[in-house]
Amino acid sequence: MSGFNVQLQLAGVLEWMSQQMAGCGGKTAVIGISGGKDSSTVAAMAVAAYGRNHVYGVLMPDGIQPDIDYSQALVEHLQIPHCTCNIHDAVAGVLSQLEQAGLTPSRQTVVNLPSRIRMATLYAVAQSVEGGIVLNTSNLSEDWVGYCTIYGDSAGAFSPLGMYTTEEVIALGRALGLPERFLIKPPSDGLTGLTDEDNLGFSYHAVNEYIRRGVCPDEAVREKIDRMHRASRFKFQTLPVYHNGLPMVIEDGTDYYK
Ligand SMILES: Nc1ncnc2c1ncn2[C@@H]1O[C@H](COP(=O)(O)OP(=O)(O)OC[C@H]2O[C@@H]([n+]3cccc(C(=O)O)c3)[C@H](O)[C@@H]2O)[C@@H](O)[C@H]1O
Ligand SMILES: Nc1ncnc2c1ncn2[C@@H]1O[C@H](COP(=O)(O)OP(=O)(O)OP(=O)(O)O)[C@@H](O)[C@H]1O
Repeated sequence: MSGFNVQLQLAGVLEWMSQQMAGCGGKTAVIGISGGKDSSTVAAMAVAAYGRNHVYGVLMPDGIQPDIDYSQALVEHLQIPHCTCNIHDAVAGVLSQLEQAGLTPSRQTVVNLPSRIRMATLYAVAQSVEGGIVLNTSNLSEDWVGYCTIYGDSAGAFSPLGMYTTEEVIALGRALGLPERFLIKPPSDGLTGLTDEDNLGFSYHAVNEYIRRGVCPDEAVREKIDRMHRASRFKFQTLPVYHNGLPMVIEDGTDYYK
């Protein structure tokens, strides 16, 4: 991680977060708190940028979730206002309706639905607190290989960590004084018990070295990263809109579709 000046980056990103919040006209950063490094670091950054009374944490266990203790510990550590919304009934309700409609939910359905229910919940909370704005918690390493759910955890008003690798996120979290336990919790999909890295078949360190230094000694891993990167770019594009060549000209004469 040579060349990563954590204090410089932190100063820049906190300033940017303030500008983004002002641009949104918001007052309160709403963040889903899993107690892992990404949401913990975004929450700590939000406290530094806006003050703890302008940050609202949302704990969203899916039924009984043993590692929700981390989320509780994080909101207590940062002393931020928070609530718990258990998503189990919402997830089970959708799956049950699919089954009643004669559909068999695929593994993909079951893995991605909780993430989308969590995002719907975050927007519901944001509309129930003063000037609530949902912050995205994704990092560059996961986004690079598309390891996120479109319109689920990939959503939000702005993404403070979207250009930082997992290792850089940990450095930012440390610089903000977060206790180590929030930074080293191995990320997992919460479904199979496997870690992200087990599921992906390569380490985030390998992705980080590839992104930052262009180095990936294992050719099979490089090809897999490239393949996943290419296949997931649709998750980061704005919605294509059919416009049939019609101009959209507003006041200054600019055609906004060009
Ligand atoms: N080219 C294209 N253009 C537009 N849309 C396209 C598309 N290809 C697929 N799609 C649509 O997108 C869907 C697939 O995308 P999506 O629903 O996101 O799902 P998908 O990419 O299949 O899966 C997301 C992966 O990320 C993992 N994940 C999710 C959430 C959080 C984390 C984490 O650790 O942080 C990891 C999860 O375990 C899973 O392996 C398809 O079902 C299809 O509807
Ligand atoms: N149980 C939960 N309660 C609240 N928010 C959650 C929960 N699980 C996931 N989230 C939200 O969804 C985001 C993506 O969750 P995921 O489980 O994929 O973890 P991750 O990408 O490793 O992030 P983190 O490092 O924050 O755990 C989290 O950063 C958090 O904002």
